[in-house]
Amino acid sequence: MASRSLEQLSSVISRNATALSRELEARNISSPTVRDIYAPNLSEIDSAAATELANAARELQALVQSPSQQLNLLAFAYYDVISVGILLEFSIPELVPLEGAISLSELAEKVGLLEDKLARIMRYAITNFVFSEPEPNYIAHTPLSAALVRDPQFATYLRLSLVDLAPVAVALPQALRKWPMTESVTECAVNAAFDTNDSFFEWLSRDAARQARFDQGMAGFSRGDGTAAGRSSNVDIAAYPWGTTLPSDAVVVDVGGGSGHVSKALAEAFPSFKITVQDRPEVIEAIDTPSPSNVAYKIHNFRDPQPILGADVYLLRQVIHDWPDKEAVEILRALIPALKPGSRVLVSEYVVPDPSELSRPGQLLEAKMIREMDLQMMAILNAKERTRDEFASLFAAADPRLRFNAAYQVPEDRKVCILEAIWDP
Ligand SMILES: C[S@@+](CC[C@H](N)C(=O)[O-])C[C@H]1O[C@@H](n2cnc3c(N)ncnc32)[C@H](O)[C@@H]1O
Repeated sequence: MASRSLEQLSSVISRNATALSRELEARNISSPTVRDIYAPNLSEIDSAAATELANAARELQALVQSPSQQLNLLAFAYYDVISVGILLEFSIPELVPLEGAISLSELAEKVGLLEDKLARIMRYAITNFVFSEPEPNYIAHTPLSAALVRDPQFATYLRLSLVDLAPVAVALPQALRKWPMTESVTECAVNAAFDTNDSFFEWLSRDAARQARFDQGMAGFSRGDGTAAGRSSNVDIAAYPWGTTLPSDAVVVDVGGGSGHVSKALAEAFPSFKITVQDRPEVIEAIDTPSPSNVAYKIHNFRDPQPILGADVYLLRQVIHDWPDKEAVEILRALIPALKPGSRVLVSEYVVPDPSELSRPGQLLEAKMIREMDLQMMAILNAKERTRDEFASLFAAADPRLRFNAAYQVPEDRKVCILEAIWDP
């Protein structure tokens, strides 16, 4: 893990803050504060400097606070989660005007909560820069709270994580105690949290609103407009050489494609591709938004043999990470009867870098994000995020003729990796 001295950190901060200010000056943009809801995204102005600054600031905090101060902050971090979860549960971001401020009493009336409780929750969220109190008892937006209004799909993804899945994370110690040596998809934190024998996707579909939040949330997580912090589907389009590797009328199957948001982006970029999105009945039957004419939707359980024979591409995006190795290999194997020589299996996932790479100075927040996602997978399905070698082993275990060919990444978002295996009988 990174370890720099006070002097080293202060020089990193000073150097990068100066670079960022100069870039703002050059573009004639005034320097924003954490309250300015029309602030430019500093990561877009100078991504390298912004990343260095954020990592150094985090490390500086760890250096200057005592262990007990830091551990106390960690011990209550679930209120970071819960406070924003409550804001979303009660649609509070939409009730606060983007311009100006609203009194706590008026907000409490609109929300339907006791003013005293609402004020305490808001004031906690404010400590995380979510809303501000520009004058006593008045609430105004900050960039973080405004993002919850401006990007409703992203807010849906956050609500799923902060409200629906928060009890799952909290139940992980209990699940590990109950089932210490298991990789079963029905012996994980979801089962401990909700006392159910359902696996995660079965549990999701027991409640149509929760299922809808998941499907919209996956789309929100993948939005390409730069407001969400997830995995933009535009980057998937940019990362793989779709246009040069495949025929112009390529047949693409988006296996476990959810509500089809990635396929829609692919169909718009390549209008002569013929794309089919496959998913569970609960997902496919709920799709009610228009799609490009070259996208079709079909119910298919990806544990069953693949019914679309001889496609050019079978895309599995954020599917394999949901499953332990045994099930992941079975999902890949179910494709094999359909493959023609040269068919490509594209697995689009986070790829966990080597621990030595993640422990370099300046990588702390990226390491944290990947590790968070990894623990989330452990909690919901005893699944995991994998290294490149682990993906290669899955392809080999599915069938040695499924030859791992290459991994594609784009510099703009190192989190997106498309692993390509080619059927080479
Ligand atoms: C994490 S989501 C990924 C969705 C989409 N590919 C994306 O990248 O946003 C996993 C998807 O797998 C689907 N899924 C889970 N079990 C399935 C099954 N047995 N057959 C088909 N799809 C399944 C889920 O419904 C969900 O849409």
